[in-house]
Amino acid sequence: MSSSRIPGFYNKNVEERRELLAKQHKISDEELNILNTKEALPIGTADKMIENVIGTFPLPLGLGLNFLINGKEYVVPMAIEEPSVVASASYIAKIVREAGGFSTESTDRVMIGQIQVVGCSDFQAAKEVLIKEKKKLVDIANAAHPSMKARGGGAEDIEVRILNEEAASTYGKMLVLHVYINTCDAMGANVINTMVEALAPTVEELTNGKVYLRILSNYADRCLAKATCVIPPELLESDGFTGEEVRDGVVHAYEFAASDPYRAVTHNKGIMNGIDPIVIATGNDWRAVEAGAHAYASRFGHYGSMTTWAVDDDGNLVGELELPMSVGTVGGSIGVHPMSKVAHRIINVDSAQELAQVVVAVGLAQNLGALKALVTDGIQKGHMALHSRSVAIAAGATGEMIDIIAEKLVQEKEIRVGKAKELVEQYSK
Ligand SMILES: CC(C)(COP(=O)([O-])OP(=O)([O-])OC[C@H]1O[C@@H](n2cnc3c(N)ncnc32)[C@H](O)[C@@H]1OP(=O)([O-])[O-])[C@@H](O)C(=O)NCCC(=O)NCCSC(=O)C[C@@](C)(O)CC(=O)[O-]
Ligand SMILES: NC(=O)C1=CN([C@@H]2O[C@H](COP(=O)(O)OP(=O)(O)OC[C@H]3O[C@@H](n4cnc5c(N)ncnc54)[C@H](OP(=O)(O)O)[C@@H]3O)[C@@H](O)[C@H]2O)C=CC1
Repeated sequence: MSSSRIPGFYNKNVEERRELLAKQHKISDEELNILNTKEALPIGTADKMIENVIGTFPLPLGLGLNFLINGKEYVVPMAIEEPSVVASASYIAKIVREAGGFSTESTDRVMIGQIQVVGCSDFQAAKEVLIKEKKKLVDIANAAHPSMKARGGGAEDIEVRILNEEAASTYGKMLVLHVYINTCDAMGANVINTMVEALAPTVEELTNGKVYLRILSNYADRCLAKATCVIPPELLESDGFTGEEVRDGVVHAYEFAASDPYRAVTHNKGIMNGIDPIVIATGNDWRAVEAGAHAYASRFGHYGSMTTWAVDDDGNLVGELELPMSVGTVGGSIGVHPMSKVAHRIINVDSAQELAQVVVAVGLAQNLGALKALVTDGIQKGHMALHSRSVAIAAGATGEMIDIIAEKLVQEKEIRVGKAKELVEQYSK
């Protein structure tokens, strides 16, 4: 197993980084070629993926390094436009690996299909009949996509809920049938939708109601992944701050996010900074993951922090992140987009469950990266120093000028486009 710890990786140029990746992680020349934007997504493939195609929209693909999860090394492909995210994830992963790495676990990959039934004359009776016919319903669902059951998954169970039974208007009253479906290594949206559509006529017959919606729920609260880390305070020490100060600051920051939705949204945005880039790079549906994650952050009746941070009896900082994680290693655009195929080679997971666990570990690292910066130097120092290169480009700098101007902006502590434009003018004379 190659180490994901590659000190100074960021000081190399793009070619050298690719060579290192190829050598250490057995990436072929053909796969390396795909990392060139021209090969990344051929226009012919793009034209078959979505509608009204006029081009492709590349994003930078970086590598999150240093990740040790359940004793296994991971190099994490991250597609993102925002500076400092990849650096920060790698920074915290470096600290956590010294503490033994992240521990992760996940539930079975059980997703939910929903069938909405309205207009029943007796909703209770309709509920009872559906529960009684559970086996028949599960069998019909599996008959609509038999191969999923054959590989060990498929429809497993049902649940019936009645919503707004006391509603004055007929529009509010409904019965909702949940079908629990193990989608194995796929996210499973299409599989689930096929199953619930196949079930609808039987459900109408059994309930004497009318079925409207038949669709998966993106609130995948039976498809969870959890990451934890335990960090001794001495590993958190930072210029001018003791490890204990940083640790306590992180816990205070968590308590703030747990108590205030205005802070929680920003806190959670920082977590999604780590999650979305992997979900995107691996060809998964990031809108589905985002929607599920934010809903899960509201499960206690108010919108709160996705992570928890606490101090254990030995004085260690203990972090935890659990989220619905409906990612797949097959299906959707995963086998279609050449870049996502390379991303899967790099991340090197054997199953969707393993991928989900890596994703939440990176989310946890990203949260700590932001909080550590916020409770010490403030976010601007590290983030803006790296953002300075984008500012220089936005001001018109090209080639070697980009780094020279970025460095000058940092030195003069004025990282803004107006200042960068002045510098570009000076250097262009
Ligand atoms: C940026 C750092 C990591 C610098 O932090 P530093 O202390 O200057 O880093 P360092 O030079 O000591 O390096 C430590 C390690 O960081 C990594 N590293 C360091 N520099 C690089 C680089 N250029 N490229 C790639 N990796 C880098 C690398 O792994 C390195 O180890 P090495 O390999 O050298 O042994 C730190 O300041 C940091 O983590 N800042 C937080 C950045 C952040 O959170 N960005 C997110 C954007 S802000 C936002 O959107 C969310 C937010 C903040 O609002 C969420 C919230 O409010 O909760
Ligand atoms: N609300 C939402 O989130 C919605 C999302 N979508 C989109 O649906 C797509 C995802 O749907 P999904 O059903 O996952 O993709 P696919 O329709 O591509 O289905 C994946 C297929 O992969 C095959 N497969 C091969 N090996 C495995 C394995 N080990 N485990 C599981 N399946 C395997 C299965 O086919 P077989 O059994 O025949 O071999 C399975 O049906 C995404 O693009 C998403 O954006 C669509 C509608 C709504």
